[in-house]
Amino acid sequence: MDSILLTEDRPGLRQLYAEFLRNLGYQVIETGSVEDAKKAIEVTDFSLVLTDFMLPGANGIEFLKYLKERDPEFVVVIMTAFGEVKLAVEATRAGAFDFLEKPIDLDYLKIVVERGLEHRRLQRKDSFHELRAARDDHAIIGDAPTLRCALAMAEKVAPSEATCLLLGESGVGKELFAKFIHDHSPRRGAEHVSINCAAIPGELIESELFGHEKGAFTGAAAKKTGLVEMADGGTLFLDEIGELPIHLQPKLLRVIQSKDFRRVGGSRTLHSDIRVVAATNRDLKEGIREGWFREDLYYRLAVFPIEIPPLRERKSDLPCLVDHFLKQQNAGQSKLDSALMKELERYDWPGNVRELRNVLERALILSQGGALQREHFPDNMFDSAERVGFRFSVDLTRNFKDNQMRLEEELERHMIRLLLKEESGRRERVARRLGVSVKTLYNRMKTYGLEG
Ligand SMILES: Nc1ncnc2c1ncn2[C@@H]1O[C@H](COP(=O)(O)OP(=O)(O)OP(=O)(O)O)[C@@H](O)[C@H]1O
Repeated sequence: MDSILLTEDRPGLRQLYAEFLRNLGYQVIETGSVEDAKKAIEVTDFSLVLTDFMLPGANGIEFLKYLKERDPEFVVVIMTAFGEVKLAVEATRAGAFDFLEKPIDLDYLKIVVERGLEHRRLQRKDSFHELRAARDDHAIIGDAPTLRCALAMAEKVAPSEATCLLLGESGVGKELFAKFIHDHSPRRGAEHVSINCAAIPGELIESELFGHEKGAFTGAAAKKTGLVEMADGGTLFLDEIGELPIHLQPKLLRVIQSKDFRRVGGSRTLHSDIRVVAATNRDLKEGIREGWFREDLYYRLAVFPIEIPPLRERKSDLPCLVDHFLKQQNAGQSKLDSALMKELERYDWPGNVRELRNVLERALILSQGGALQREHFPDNMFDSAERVGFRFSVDLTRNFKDNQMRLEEELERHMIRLLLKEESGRRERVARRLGVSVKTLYNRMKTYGLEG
């Protein structure tokens, strides 16, 4: 619910506006002076400030400047006495969103408040545009019964408020499912915000999620709105939830349960109405036993688990997925001949649908618009390399040092691929076997194109 701070020193008028706004469904905090208003913003996060110009303690412009310095995103509407046009111009210059002339027409007040709140939402959206899903095609392709079953579950749970946990190997489409759930929920008009807990260093994740106040730590030069706040009214998708540091898990549980949270370095309790969808390819129950995942959070997240099957268990979906990705790359006319398709079906796809998409993208580049051939796909997909060893694409007779590097990289890449396959994509197990952290593994996978 949006909360509005109303500052007006005349009690009768204040009450009239407050009642009117409450009847429209807003939460309204009333104050009669700038001093009280300043106290109120210490404890509540307002979506809009509606303030009289002539106030005891300070005038409206001074108050407006104070608010804007504190947070440039404050949406402030100033009420002026009839005929104070000059003041209105000054107020607009100082960053007021709009002004209202007294006596205030309540219908007009309603419109200005609605516009102000919409402006705030758009403003926030803009500053987070890079976080919005880059894809515009969210279709979930596939007819395999196991995939259809997962999709039917997602369809059932989407309209509810239930927290869901998407389970499956890397690249099976967990993020796509999360978007599907959001798009089929009553929250679809608001933001779907994603965060990959494995991709952000542990020390930054708290401020990424919950935001921070100015000066909360060295380098926090300005206030930062966190993803939890940004997803207000919408869905927060937490990918690789198993990587969320244990000390942050109670904070996440709190925001799921009571919708309350605090910014890093902040003393105010803020409120954000989010629905959480989480995903993991780690065994969270094992996490509970081993002490890296909290049991209470697990049970809260696993209210509705959905298992998305790996591609190797639904190879019947390969032709339609190939078709889909070729069309997506504007290469709808390119087709794979049946022999090549059979070869693709023999492969195990440890990186799942993501690997398929990447391999096709690469093949299209190499084929330069011509027919797709076997030679356009990575060698190791077709030979028995996975079982009996692998070939190096390095000429060892030239530039020894350079080649030594490449050899090491090839070895490492191959090792990661094999282990991912052996461990059915469970990264924490692969990381453990390699003796590196999951984050390091994740970075290497990215470097070697094993991750989209
Ligand atoms: N059934 C599907 N139909 C169409 N595209 C798909 C399908 N499944 C996955 N994809 C595509 O494959 C890529 C990887 O999917 P996604 O990011 O959803 O996987 P993920 O399970 O979340 O992976 P990770 O655990 O590594 O984050 C994306 O480009 C996604 O659009």
